Amino acid sequence: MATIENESELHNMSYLNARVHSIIAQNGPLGITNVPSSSTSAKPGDNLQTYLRVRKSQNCETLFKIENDTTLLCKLPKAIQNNRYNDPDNVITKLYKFSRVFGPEASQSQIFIDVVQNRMVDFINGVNCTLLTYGASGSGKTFTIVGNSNEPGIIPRSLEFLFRALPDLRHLPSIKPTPHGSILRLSKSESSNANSITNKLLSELQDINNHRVVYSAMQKELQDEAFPMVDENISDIHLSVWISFAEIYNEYVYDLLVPAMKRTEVRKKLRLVYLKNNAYIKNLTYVNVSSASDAYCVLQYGLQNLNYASTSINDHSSRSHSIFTIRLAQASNTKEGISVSAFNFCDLAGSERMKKTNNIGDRLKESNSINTSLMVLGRCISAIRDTQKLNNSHMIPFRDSKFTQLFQNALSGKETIFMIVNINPISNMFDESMHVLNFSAIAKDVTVDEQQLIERPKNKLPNEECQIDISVDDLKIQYAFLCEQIEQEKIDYEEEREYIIQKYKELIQNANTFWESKCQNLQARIVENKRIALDLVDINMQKNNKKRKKISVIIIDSSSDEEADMDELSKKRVNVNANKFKDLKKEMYLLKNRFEVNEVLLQNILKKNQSIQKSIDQSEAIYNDLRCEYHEELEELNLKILKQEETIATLNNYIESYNDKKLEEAIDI
Ligand SMILES: Nc1ncnc2c1ncn2[C@@H]1O[C@H](COP(=O)(O)OP(=O)(O)OP(=O)(O)O)[C@@H](O)[C@H]1O
Repeated sequence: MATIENESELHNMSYLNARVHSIIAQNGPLGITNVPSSSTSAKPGDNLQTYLRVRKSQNCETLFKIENDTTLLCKLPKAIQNNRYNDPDNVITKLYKFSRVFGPEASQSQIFIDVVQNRMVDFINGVNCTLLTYGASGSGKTFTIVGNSNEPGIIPRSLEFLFRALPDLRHLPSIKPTPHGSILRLSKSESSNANSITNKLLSELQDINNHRVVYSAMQKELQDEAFPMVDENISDIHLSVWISFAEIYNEYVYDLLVPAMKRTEVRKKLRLVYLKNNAYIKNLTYVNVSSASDAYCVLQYGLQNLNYASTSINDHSSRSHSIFTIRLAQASNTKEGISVSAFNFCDLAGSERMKKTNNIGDRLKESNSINTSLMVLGRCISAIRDTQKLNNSHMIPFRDSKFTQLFQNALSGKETIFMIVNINPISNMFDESMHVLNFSAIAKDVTVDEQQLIERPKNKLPNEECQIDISVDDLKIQYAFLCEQIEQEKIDYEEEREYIIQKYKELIQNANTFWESKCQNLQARIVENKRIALDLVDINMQKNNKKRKKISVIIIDSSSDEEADMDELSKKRVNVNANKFKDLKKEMYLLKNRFEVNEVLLQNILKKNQSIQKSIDQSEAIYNDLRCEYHEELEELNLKILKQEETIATLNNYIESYNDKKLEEAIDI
């Protein structure tokens, strides 16, 4: 059972999934009932309900046809058949089944009502929910989940739904969710601190007034829609709503609710930590919100940060996952128990593969890159499907990616999870759409009918001892899926390796050029300084010699001074010598100055030399770190390839032994 915590260290911890379902809410105070709609909440046994949304486009009918509310029919175009199967008359159709198929005419409101609304009710009643949107870049994932100012998507509608259902929260929060899925009672100063964090964040949002106008326009539009209300009699219940917004890019986790970085700064990476076997994002910001409009502005703040990141790195947005989470904390003064629930809205990275050079016709584009964590997600989902059959959960590679680590509970069916798959039905996105549909087929265990291509055998695998209930057809699909994954991974890793090596070479080259030119400069300056120093010594020696001569001249002159009968010539000589002495004195003074200046210069050069040496040492340390970092990554990648190859070998063995057995049976007959 959940508890109320006071540990101050919990302030540093953040998490995405509340793990403890509502206690109070399930007992009644916030208990609200579902709103009538065609959507159903998850039933026990429904692990991953999958919905399909087909984007608006022309020519949709030629490749895809919506057969009915739950079925999509795909027609493989002739060009593919010719290339792949060498049989122009072969007509291939595939049927994909979903919990619901939404055609291009489906509105944002319909999607929300039919897919999300009743799950929001479950969430208010204390249930954790996770929504994934999956699809190629441009297929409409962000449109579905966020929408735009004219057609608000799922998140703004969910926020409006939530705040309409809850009582007025426009006061300081008294409780805060903790990473354990329990609740922290806030002191007065902690409450007002939470409030000032929200105000500061909102004050940094660009165009906040526009966002507020957009939101109130949406509120007006939604005012006629049905909303549930929590029971009136909840005066002793403390409620608070908190928002977090995280991004996973290149397997690093970032907080989108921190002030925007300057272009040159590196974003702070957050760590995943484990608590009671659940992964959480440490130090992720939770922003307290007391109105739907504020929550919408917090969403915009995160999107502003996401947009900034996406302009600094090519193709960033379609290769990163964003996770917007609403948390609802409930605690009662009188009744026992608390409730913390989280609703995660995950906009997954674009699933498309990049075009490869060995292009066999337009439709046979091969991939050369796919987001690693999407691959791991696919692997986890297919492993979950298989292990449910084998009743063995040790093989699911949740820890292979940050996303699957975070959503392990939801993915393994312990929490409500559902997915909206988006496709853009235009012909030049055909390969991407098929890839997405095949992925969702594994996710939902969809019936895939490959007419005229593979006759589905009724036989089971021959290994009766293991009680494996996998058909050869399943194995073949799995085998093909794995082959494709291995190919993609190999290409991906090869590309990444090339890229790293290239960058590494560039780094070394640049460092060499830089330090070579620095050394040359230094050497030239040292030679110049030596020359100046020698000149100075030379000049000094000459001056000392002259001085000595002069003194002797003066001594001679003064001795002659004692003689009264000094002749005119001697006088002239004395004058000339006196002038010479003056000149020499002047010259000596100048040389002394020059010597001093040069000495300062020399000291400066020595100092610079020291700081350059320090920079060289630092660069060498960075260079060594980089070498170690990449070395580990490469090792890891190689290990992964090896693992995949082992799986393929095992599958091959299965198929071979199956074929052998069949052959033996045939011979016996
Ligand atoms: N059902 C739809 N109706 C109208 N416009 C749509 C629809 N789906 C997508 N769009 C428009 O298509 C464009 C691309 O959609 P969106 O940005 O949502 O794709 P995405 O899948 O999120 O892409 P990425 O992965 O690159 O972020 C946007 O301009 C969006 O407004």
